[in-house]
Parts: sequence; C-alpha cells; structure tokens
Amino acid sequence: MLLLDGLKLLSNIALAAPWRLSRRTFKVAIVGAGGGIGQPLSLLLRSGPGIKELALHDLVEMKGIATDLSHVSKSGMVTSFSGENMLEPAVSCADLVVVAAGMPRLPGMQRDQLMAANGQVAVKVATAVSVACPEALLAFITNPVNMIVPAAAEVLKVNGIYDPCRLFGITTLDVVRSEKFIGDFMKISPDNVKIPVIGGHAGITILPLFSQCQPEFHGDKAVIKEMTHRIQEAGTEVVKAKAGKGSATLSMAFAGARFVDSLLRGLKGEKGIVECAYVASELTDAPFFASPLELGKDGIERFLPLPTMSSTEEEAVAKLIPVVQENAKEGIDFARKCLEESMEVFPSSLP
Ligand SMILES: NC(=O)C1=CN([C@@H]2O[C@H](COP(=O)(O)OP(=O)(O)OC[C@H]3O[C@@H](n4cnc5c(N)ncnc54)[C@H](O)[C@@H]3O)[C@@H](O)[C@H]2O)C=CC1
Ligand SMILES: O=C([O-])CC(=O)C(=O)O
Repeated sequence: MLLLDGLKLLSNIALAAPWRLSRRTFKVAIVGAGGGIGQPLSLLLRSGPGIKELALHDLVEMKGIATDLSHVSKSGMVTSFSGENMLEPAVSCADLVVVAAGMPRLPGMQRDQLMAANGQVAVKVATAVSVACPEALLAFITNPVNMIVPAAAEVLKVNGIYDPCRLFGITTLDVVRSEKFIGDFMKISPDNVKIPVIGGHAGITILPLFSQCQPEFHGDKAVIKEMTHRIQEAGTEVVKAKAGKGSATLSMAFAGARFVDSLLRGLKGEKGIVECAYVASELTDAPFFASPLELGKDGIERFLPLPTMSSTEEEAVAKLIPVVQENAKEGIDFARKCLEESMEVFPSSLP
C-alpha cells in the first residue's frame, strides 16, 4: 500500500512539473536516405543520442539499409519506407524531417540547374509534411538550397501550416569547410575555430565573415580573398574531383549530422545552441538569408543580429542580396506553378 502511494505521489510530481516531462528522444525521418549523403548521415545519426525512431525513406528499396543500421548497438529503432506513396507514412508524426533527396551536380553544372529536377522533391516533401507532421522541423540539404527552401515555404503557406521558425536550408557544410580551411591555415584545430557564414549556399552568396572569426584570423586581405573564394567554390572543388560521380557526400553527412544534433538539442530545451542556416529572415532585404540562429524547442528561438562587418564584407553582402532575392523568387514561382498544375494539393486555397 505504502509503495503504491509513493508511486502515485511520484507520478503526480512528474505531472505537476512540466520540465520533468521535457522530451529527450525524437522521431527523425530522412528522405533520400538511400543516397550518397543519406546513407552516411543515417549512420552518423544512429551513432548519436536522442533518436527513438530513425525513419528512412527513398524511392529505392530501403529494407536492406534499414536492417543493416538496426544492428548498430544503440538504442532506438530504424524503420524503412520505399516509394513515393510511402513518403507520408515515413514522415508521419516525425519531430524532424531531413531531406537529402534529389540529384547532385555533374561537372560544369551550377546548383540552380538542379531546380527543374529537385524542385519537385521540395514540393512533394512539404506537401507530405503538411499532412503527416505539420509541427515537425523541416530541414533541406537538397540543392539548390537558395530556391528549395522558398519553394517549400510556399507549399507550407498554401497548406496553411507555415511556421518560418521550423523551416531550414542546411548550410553547415560551408561553416565546416571554413573551420577546416582556417584551422589548417592558422595551424590550430578546426574544433577551436568559430566563424559565421551568412547569405546563401551557392557561389558568391556563401559569405564567411573573417572579421568575426574566433580566434582572430591572422591573414592579410589577399589571403582572406583567396580563402573566401575557396570556401565559395569548395562544392565545385569536390564535384571536379569526383569527375562525374556526384558531389560532396561524406563531408555533407558530417555537417548534416552536426546540424541535426543541434536541432535535437534545441528541441530538448538546451540553451545557447547556435548554428547558421538559410531561413526566412528579416535581417536584410532578402526574404531568405543564412545567418547565425539560436535554436530551441520550436526551431528558431532567436536571430542573432548581424555583426558589424568589414567594408569588404559589407560590399559582398550588397552584391549577394539581389542574387538570393532572385533565387527566392524563382523558388516561389516554381512552387506556385507546381501547385497550380497539381489538383491534389489544396488547389482551392491558391489565391
Ligand atoms: N546543402 C548542401 O550543403 C549540400 C547539398 N547537396 C545536395 O544533396 C542532394 C543529394 O545528394 P547525393 O546524396 O549526393 O545524391 P544521390 O543521388 O547519391 O542520392 C539522392 C537520393 O535521393 C533519392 N530520391 C530522389 N528523389 C526522391 C524522392 N522524390 N523521394 C525520396 N527519395 C528520392 C534517390 O533515390 C537517391 O537515393 C543533391 O541535391 C545535392 O546537390 C550535396 C552536398 C552538399
Ligand atoms: O556543390 C554541390 O553541388 C554540392 C554542395 O552544395 C556542396 O558541396 O556545397
């Protein structure tokens, strides 16, 4: 009897104290999980904490990969979903949907040339999320990030569930590369380098802020110019080196796992988690912009203000804003065209 009373009391205390009920584990769905990024990303996420279900979706058969990953000696389960009609079940009740589905670049291509093929992925995933997990965080790896995120935002908006704090374009690879190249140059561990990378995720829209580098960057203007260019063209460096066999996959999986870990730590209620990402933003004249964000229980908790920049950085921001503005417009136009053409996606709500 005493034992029962004690148990009742404990459960009442738990109910009365919401912080005790704070969630520690989540369902994460990876769309495009069978691909060059999807597979190593799934492995890295299996190796980390905080995921009660890792739902793997792809157009190709996922059973083998899911079974393989389910033998990793970590808690949580792995589920597999294959084919377009299994997208909704895959993301159903997910806390976080990460999208690594879509075509990578071939040598000679620009990222925006992928929109014709990959824009459809954004529309389909945003539609499935609208139906099956409208409160989930949605993070896109798929290129062209600068257009894909505005396209997805448009679909979510039309479906009446858009929350700009929950939609992200993952630009962490730009930060990871900056940390590595700067660490090597300064002969320190990349783990000890911190630098915001703002703007977007293509060419000149990728802007590492050397003026904000910690520790202070010791290189003259010529070095900064050269390293900025290398960071902006690092994706192309990999595309060329892979010579027709795709673009960055392993470093992207590393960067993606870092970003997912930060999102999950935010969801758990940890404070002070800051990452750069490409999101709907009011910091500049561009409707979508990458900048440092504090993450929290509802996605973006707070936009960090843009720092005072060097005059060269200010000029670079002025040059990149029209590009991201144009990219956002193309993404939105793409989504609206798809929605108009598709009778299945809430056509009556189109203005
Ligand atoms: N944000 C970033 O920093 C980076 C983005 N990327 C982008 O990530 C994307 C994926 O790259 P990879 O993994 O190398 O390509 P991949 O071709 O190796 O894999 C893509 C996977 O997506 C699947 N897929 C295609 N359409 C799908 C759909 N509608 N639903 C579910 N799955 C679908 C394919 O079956 C394939 O398994 C590309 O668009 C690439 O440009 C790549 C590197 C960095
Ligand atoms: O360059 C690409 O096409 C893939 C990518 O976004 C990157 O590596 O940054």
